[in-house]
Amino acid sequence: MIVKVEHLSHRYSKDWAIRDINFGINQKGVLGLLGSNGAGKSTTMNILCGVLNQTDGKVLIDGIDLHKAPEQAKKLLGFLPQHAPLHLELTVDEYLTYCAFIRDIDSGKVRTAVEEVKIKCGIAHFSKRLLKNLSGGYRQRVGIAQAIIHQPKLVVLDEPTNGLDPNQILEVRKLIREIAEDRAVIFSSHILSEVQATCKDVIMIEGGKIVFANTMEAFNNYILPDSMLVSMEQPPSIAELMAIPGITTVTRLSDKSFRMHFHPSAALSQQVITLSVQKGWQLIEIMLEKSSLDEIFAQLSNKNSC
Ligand SMILES: Nc1ncnc2c1ncn2[C@@H]1O[C@H](COP(=O)(O)OP(=O)(O)OP(=O)(O)O)[C@@H](O)[C@H]1O
Repeated sequence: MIVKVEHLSHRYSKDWAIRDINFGINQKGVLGLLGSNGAGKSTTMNILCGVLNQTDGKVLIDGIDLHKAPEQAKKLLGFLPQHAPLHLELTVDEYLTYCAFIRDIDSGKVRTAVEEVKIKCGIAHFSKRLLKNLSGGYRQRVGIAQAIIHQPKLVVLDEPTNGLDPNQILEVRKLIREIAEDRAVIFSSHILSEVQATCKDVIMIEGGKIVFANTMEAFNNYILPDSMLVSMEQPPSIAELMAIPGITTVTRLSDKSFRMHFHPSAALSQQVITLSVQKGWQLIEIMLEKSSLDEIFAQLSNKNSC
């Protein structure tokens, strides 16, 4: 693990913004921090980057306590805040050279570091371009370049694709996956599809607490369809529908239509279609439903407060 977060809590004034957060970050790969507005993502990330001092708990980066040895720990991380700290009147070369000096790179190695990071981030052809004349997607690439110019072991990205157009989003996602091949990347988002597209692992935070922490695969299994809308010309009784193994509840919506909840691991739609043919229910329509992100947050929050 490159990062260990232990019993992290923070309150700005009276109320706790985050409470007893615990997680680890693997040496490589992308970890998504998913949560709705006000969930505590920025508070967690700001503490993780040493921008904010926590009220309680600790952050260890490669075993170094961020609170006790901030300079040493911060050398190991790069940060792209939600609003990239770009100086728009500088060229790409001037800006990255400035960042390299701020990051304490030996003066003899600055030029190489700038050239390498430009190639990595696909911005070498814009070396002499003023930042203010770059598109949003390329500005974001420069933002990522400044976060990795000193080759940190951990990169923290706050909503890195926010405000980009669909093509730029795809390109920035690809770049994030590439830079995570040899280091750890954590990024926050309130958009489920964003995290699903980019991350191997996911942490969901709600009301300042972690409500889910596992692989993206486990999360996707968690949100498999768990109900279906079924309309039939000759429907059976509710008791007969309830007798189908795997069905947990049946709600009548009209004479001919029902919502049937089932255990997500049971692939029931095919079974309902087959039974309908065998028993002459005359199926008109069948539609699978997935929980919305809000429902997932609510389910997970309840589950964890029990
Ligand atoms: N500077 C501050 N002073 C007081 N309360 C704050 C401050 N910053 C955040 N909070 C509160 O702490 C809680 C967590 O906020 P935080 O910004 O960490 O959430 P978030 O998940 O990043 O949300 P968003 O996506 O809207 O930025 C919220 O209730 C918020 O109102």
